Amino acid sequence: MSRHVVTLNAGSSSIKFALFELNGGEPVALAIGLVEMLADTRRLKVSNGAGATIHEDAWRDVADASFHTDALRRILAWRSGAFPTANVVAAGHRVVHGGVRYDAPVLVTDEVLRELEALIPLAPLHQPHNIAGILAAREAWPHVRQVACFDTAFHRAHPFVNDVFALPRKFYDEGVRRYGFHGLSYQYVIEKLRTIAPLYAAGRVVVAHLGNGASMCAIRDGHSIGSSMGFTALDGLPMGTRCGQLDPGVVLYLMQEKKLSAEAIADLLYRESGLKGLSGLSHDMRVLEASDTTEARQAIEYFVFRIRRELGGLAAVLEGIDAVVFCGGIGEHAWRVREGVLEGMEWIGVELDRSANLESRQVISSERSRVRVFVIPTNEEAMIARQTTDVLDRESAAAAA
Ligand SMILES: Nc1ncnc2c1ncn2[C@@H]1O[C@H](COP(=O)(O)OP(=O)(O)O)[C@@H](O)[C@H]1O
Ligand SMILES: CC(=O)OP(=O)(O)O
Ligand SMILES: [Mg+2]
Repeated sequence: MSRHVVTLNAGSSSIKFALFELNGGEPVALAIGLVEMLADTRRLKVSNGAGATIHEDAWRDVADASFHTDALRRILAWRSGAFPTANVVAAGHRVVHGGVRYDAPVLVTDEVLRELEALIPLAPLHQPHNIAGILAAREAWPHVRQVACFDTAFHRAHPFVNDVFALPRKFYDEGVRRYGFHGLSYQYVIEKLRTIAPLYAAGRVVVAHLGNGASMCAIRDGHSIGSSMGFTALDGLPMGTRCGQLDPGVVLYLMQEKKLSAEAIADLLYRESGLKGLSGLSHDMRVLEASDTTEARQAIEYFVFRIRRELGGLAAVLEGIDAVVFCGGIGEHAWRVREGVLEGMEWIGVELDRSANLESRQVISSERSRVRVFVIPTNEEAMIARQTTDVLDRESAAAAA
């Protein structure tokens, strides 16, 4: 009898999910779906493994706060209806924060859940939804194993200087560290690069994961050695609604002079800043690119400017670069953003092939470019399925021993 794994990836403004069949080799995707939170509607779309749409639905009247629970209910109902005989043996979950302890995927136990709940304040946009997904899957399938796959795990071997803030030492010891996120995406992308261009994958690579959340990572010989995100998923690049790098003095000013509460500041930095705050229009790059307001243009300019700064910084950390990879919704599709980032970057060894970039081809650098630039669609679902299968295999091996 074949076995199946469901993956759940609850992001800040969307839930991605998939159903994989396990047959000994790489897990095979039977269905991949997305529930999106758009301005005044919610949309569910499911494709088969070949990319053809197999189900669509749209609805209104759901408050933002109940988006994730409502979406999960619909996903689980759709799965039971569309694949009633699937033999689901595990659910794999993207969990954004694994703290100091989790440097590899784990089977979820009550103790693990308690530890993940304690990390909610460090990732308020994600961790509660990740945990809600685990609880919903547990309820739907009480006998199915739940596996947590961490965004932070890929970065846990950072050298000390990329793991620390210059605060009194005791804060580092109690876990105030530069964790880095989007690790499932980085691991998927670097493994994909290994199949496309192994020599580059073994070299010095900067990956820009530009989605609704955005970060960049310096990877040497397949290992993360630095990332733009820090203690929380607020640091580094500006994002859809998050501020990115900020002088901590601004937070003090907001508290002391503007008398904002901690909750109001959290709301401002996580939900009202970034592209949305700067443009006054939207968190969505597609909307900003279609707009002709000065504010929308300046929001994109600032986004591009910070990516360029980070690229220079991470290249210095790596002592030079061999490849740059773009991924995430913006990285994969927004050619204007990529062009803005790579314009005038010949000094770092990048020469863009404009027409390849316009078509979002796999390689967008010119033949002459010393640094090769790739566009690689990320697939966090495939990485979750792979890690979940690894945990199941580890469990069976341990049980057999
Ligand atoms: N064709 C496109 N052109 C420009 N931006 C795009 C395009 N498609 C998606 N995006 C942008 O990608 C972002 C969402 O990225 P994604 O990785 O799907 O997000 P999430 O972090 O929620 O998983 C949004 O800002 C969206 O506007
Ligand atoms: C960590 C993070 O920012 O995730 P997302 O891109 O899903 O918002
Ligand atoms: Mg994302």
